Amino acid sequence: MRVIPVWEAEGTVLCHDITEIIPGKVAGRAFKKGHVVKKEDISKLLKLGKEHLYVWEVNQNVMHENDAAMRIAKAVAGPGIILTAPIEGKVELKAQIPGMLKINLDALEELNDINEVIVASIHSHQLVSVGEIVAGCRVVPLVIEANKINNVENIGRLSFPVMEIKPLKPLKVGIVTTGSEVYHGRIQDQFGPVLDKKITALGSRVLRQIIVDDAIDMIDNAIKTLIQDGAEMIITTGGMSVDPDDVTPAGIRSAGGRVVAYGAPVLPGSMFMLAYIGSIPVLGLPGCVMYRKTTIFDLIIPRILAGDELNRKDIVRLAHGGLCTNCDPCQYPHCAFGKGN
Ligand SMILES: Nc1nc2c(c(=O)[nH]1)N[C@H]1C(S)=C(S)[C@@H](COP(=O)(O)OP(=O)(O)OC[C@H]3O[C@@H](n4cnc5c(N)ncnc54)[C@H](O)[C@@H]3O)O[C@H]1N2
Ligand code: MOO
Repeated sequence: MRVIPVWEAEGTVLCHDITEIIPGKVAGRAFKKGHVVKKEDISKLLKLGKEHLYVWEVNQNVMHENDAAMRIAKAVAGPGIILTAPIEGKVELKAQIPGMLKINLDALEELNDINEVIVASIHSHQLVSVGEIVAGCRVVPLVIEANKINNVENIGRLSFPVMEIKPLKPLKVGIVTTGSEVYHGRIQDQFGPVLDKKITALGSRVLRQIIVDDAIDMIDNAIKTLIQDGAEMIITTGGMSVDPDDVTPAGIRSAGGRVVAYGAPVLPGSMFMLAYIGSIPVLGLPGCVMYRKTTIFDLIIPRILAGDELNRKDIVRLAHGGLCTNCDPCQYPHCAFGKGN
């Protein structure tokens, strides 16, 4: 910051707002902090009594906040994200397509660890619609050293994309519903309709549902049949917990499921299983998914449809934010459930 005569101010950046007061007419900001002084501003500044100004010098070592915010935003934005024009030093990132927001959290932390660089986002793995704001970028002061922005750009390059919107693939889903009570017609299946509604809402479709007894070989056969029929994802329902009749995990293993996790730190949904047969995800859903509005299923399904291949660590990380507090009325997704990573 330095003081210069106003006659030499063209192209310099004001360090603070400049106020104009004309009694009975105007009392407010005539020039905004950060304004780049134009030739025609000089006479107005003189009329406001400003023969000298505090200005920032913008050169190759120092960058104005609007330019800095734009360069940060460009470094962070990946596929499916568009940028807004800078307003008061802030550039926003918006979803260009519907899908799931995916953020590289390590890179986000690294960026924000650069002093005076700000990138604030909504949570990763959220479903977003077109035009939804997913992040905002700015710098703390009016100007920032250019080398800090260069560092941001390096991180952006190395961790590309720091943020992206992944479209949801339309998958053909095969359902295996287990339970002697349903198989023998003692009660009517209520799991199928719940899943059908949720799967359809996300742009996928139920290929076929097979209802089987609590028998490992029947579950195994049903899974294989559905895969032969072209299922790109398998969901099994029920039989996931502790009774002697709860054999679904064994059925998934028997069908060749490579188990990523049996048990997840999410309530409701702790008796969940995730496995893969080749690249086909196999989800074992416990009974709670049928009657609770929001469960582990709602946290996992966007990621599967967005093409994430989940590992054990992804499941373990669900613990933070994994407790549904069963609010009345339910506010999900506008709550802490599933927001830990
Ligand atoms: N001692 C323990 N008990 C329970 C545990 C536990 O860890 N220790 N886990 C609990 C959790 S968590 C859940 S969730 C439930 C349910 O787990 P399951 O997946 O084994 O569910 P089922 O036993 O198969 O069924 C429970 C209930 O839901 C009815 N059901 C199941 N499928 C259907 C269907 N397709 N249509 C209609 N109704 C269905 C079933 O008849 C049972 O009434 O276990 C807790 N218990
Ligand atoms: O975890 Mo059950 O699978 O919570 O209700």
